[in-house]
Amino acid sequence: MAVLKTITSPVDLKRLPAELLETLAEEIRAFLVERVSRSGGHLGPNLGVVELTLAIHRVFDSPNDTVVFDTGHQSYVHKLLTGRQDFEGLRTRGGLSGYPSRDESEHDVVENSHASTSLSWAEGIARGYHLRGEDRHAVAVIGDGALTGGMAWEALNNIAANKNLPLVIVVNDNERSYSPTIGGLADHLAMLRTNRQYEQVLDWGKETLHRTPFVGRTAYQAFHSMKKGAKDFWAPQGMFEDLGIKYVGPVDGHDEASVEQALRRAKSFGGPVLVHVITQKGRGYDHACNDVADQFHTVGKINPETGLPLEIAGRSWTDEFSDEMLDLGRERNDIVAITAAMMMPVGLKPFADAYPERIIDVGIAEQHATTMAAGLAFSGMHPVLAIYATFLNRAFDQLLMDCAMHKAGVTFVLDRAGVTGPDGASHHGMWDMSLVSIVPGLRLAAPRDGQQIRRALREAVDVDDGPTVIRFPKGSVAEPLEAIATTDGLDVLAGDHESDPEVLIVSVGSMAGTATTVAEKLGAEGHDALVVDPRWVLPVPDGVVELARRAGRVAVIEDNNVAGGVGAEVSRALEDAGVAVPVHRFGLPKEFLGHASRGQVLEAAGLTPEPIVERLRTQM
Ligand SMILES: Cc1ncc(C[n+]2csc(CCOP(=O)(O)OP(=O)(O)O)c2C)c(N)n1
Ligand SMILES: CC(=O)[C@@H](O)[C@H](O)COP(=O)(O)O
Ligand SMILES: [Mg+2]
Repeated sequence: MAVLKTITSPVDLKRLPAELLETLAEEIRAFLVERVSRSGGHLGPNLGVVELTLAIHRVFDSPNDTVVFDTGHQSYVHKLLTGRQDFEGLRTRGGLSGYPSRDESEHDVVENSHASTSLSWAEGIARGYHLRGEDRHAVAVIGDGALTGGMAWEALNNIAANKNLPLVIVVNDNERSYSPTIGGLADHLAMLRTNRQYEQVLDWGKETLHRTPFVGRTAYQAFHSMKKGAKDFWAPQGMFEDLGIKYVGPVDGHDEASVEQALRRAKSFGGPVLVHVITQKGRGYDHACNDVADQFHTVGKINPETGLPLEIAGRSWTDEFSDEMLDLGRERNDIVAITAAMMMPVGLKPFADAYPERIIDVGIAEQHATTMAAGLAFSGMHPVLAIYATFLNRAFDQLLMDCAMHKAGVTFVLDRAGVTGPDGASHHGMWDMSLVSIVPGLRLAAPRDGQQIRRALREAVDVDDGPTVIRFPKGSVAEPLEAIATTDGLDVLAGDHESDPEVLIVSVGSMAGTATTVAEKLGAEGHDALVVDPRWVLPVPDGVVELARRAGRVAVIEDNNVAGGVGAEVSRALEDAGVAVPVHRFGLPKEFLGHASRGQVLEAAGLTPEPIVERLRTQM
């Protein structure tokens, strides 16, 4: 790593002789494989942007120029070049974030890991620089996957109308999101890519004619004017130019000099330019390139020699959903599955293999997915839209106004709900129950184990007069937790529901283990606790209100934002019913919670048995 060690900032990189860039790229790839194999992370995406990131930091002057990475998972190389080469604690508490972080560096601006936002960020930044008369560029690096997101097209529409924006859009086209990127855009990018041969023919023509004395120049002028005409004839101009945005490319994204040349052309253009860069996800590491599933989009800890995982994960919450979805697909041909470019991570691959005509991958387009699902429901199908909980945020209006207001029988399956951990603040699925709690007619289930996922999914797809939501966390599924009784449709997990409890504990989803442990600890101190799991937690079941009437106090334990979550809804329901008992809400704080392990985040939030018991003890 002799060369990499000399790079402490983009200034060092600019000073580096061009002949050392290839060595530097090799060292960066070796570093990424060695370090990310140990920590886990986005290995494939970062291996694909080595030369691209080198070129960006040699052409532009960060932080005077602003570089924005879309989704941000491909910013490891950027971090290496901007003074952060200690990757030991990557994505762990106290270590580097796996995304850009303003706390880490002045070179980082957008920390948000939600895709398709970079062009909007960059346009705003560029407009500001232009209005302030500052000679600064905004550079957005957006993947072909992120480019399928609606926000990106809203931004392109605006950018195209602003001819003097100091803005360079770099499309990092590796033909993949996780799986191959879908849709008309992907086809269009493929058409542009095939032009590469076309461009190479023309470049040959230019060089040859330039070397031809006298007639060469005239011939070249004729050739060049033909090129424009021919290009339109042979290869229709890309839609970007038709939209009004200068298009440069396609460029070999692993030829650092070519990328630099293209970026310099774009920088000097004086208006918005889109540079189309062709890269390979996982470049330089065969195990990644050959990984059919997602080219090592995200890896856990792996053996760098073999590329094989070092940790074998147990059965996950996702597996429970995936298996039941497959069974349902067999039993009901009205069930349609929808994914937003995450077929495998959300567990829909088996369903897709079995029922290819009933799986829809919309790309990174959760808003479209949600309203399209309302359309599917209207046409007589029952759509099951599986996305990560945090990404539902983006489709809230579509959920509210297209699904709920039209009483559409759509089932949302929210994976990665609650605390995810290493992906940090914009990935924790801690907003969904606060958001959906205000949606009229919506029903939400929070299963406590695999059996409850299966049960809730079957119940959900039988609801055709409004949206249903099922949410569960990341990782290994909880051990089965059987109810010891049921009362008023509520599962009793601990205590005697026929007596009047000192404290009624309402357990939400995967917090069941914590809730029953709290009850045990309270019981050992002589406090009588009753633990119930409503299963369908929103709207708040009447049974909870009736039990609260007989309780001394109520505690609600949930892995959701405590603001607006189930606890808040229980408080509101008791108030509406005139039940005046104290309600103690245990949830995640209304904060952006940084990256750490799931256990560490829950502990820091006080969502473990001891602090809950402690707080209740002081109240009783
Ligand atoms: C709104 C949103 N939906 C889904 C995701 C999950 N996600 C993270 S990266 C990714 C694929 C991105 O593909 P691309 O933009 O082409 O970047 P690449 O990984 O190929 O470099 C997806 C779907 C996300 N981060 N944000
Ligand atoms: C960047 C992004 O949104 C995804 O790649 C995410 O990091 C994957 O998370 P999981 O590892 O939980 O599937
Ligand atoms: Mg891609």
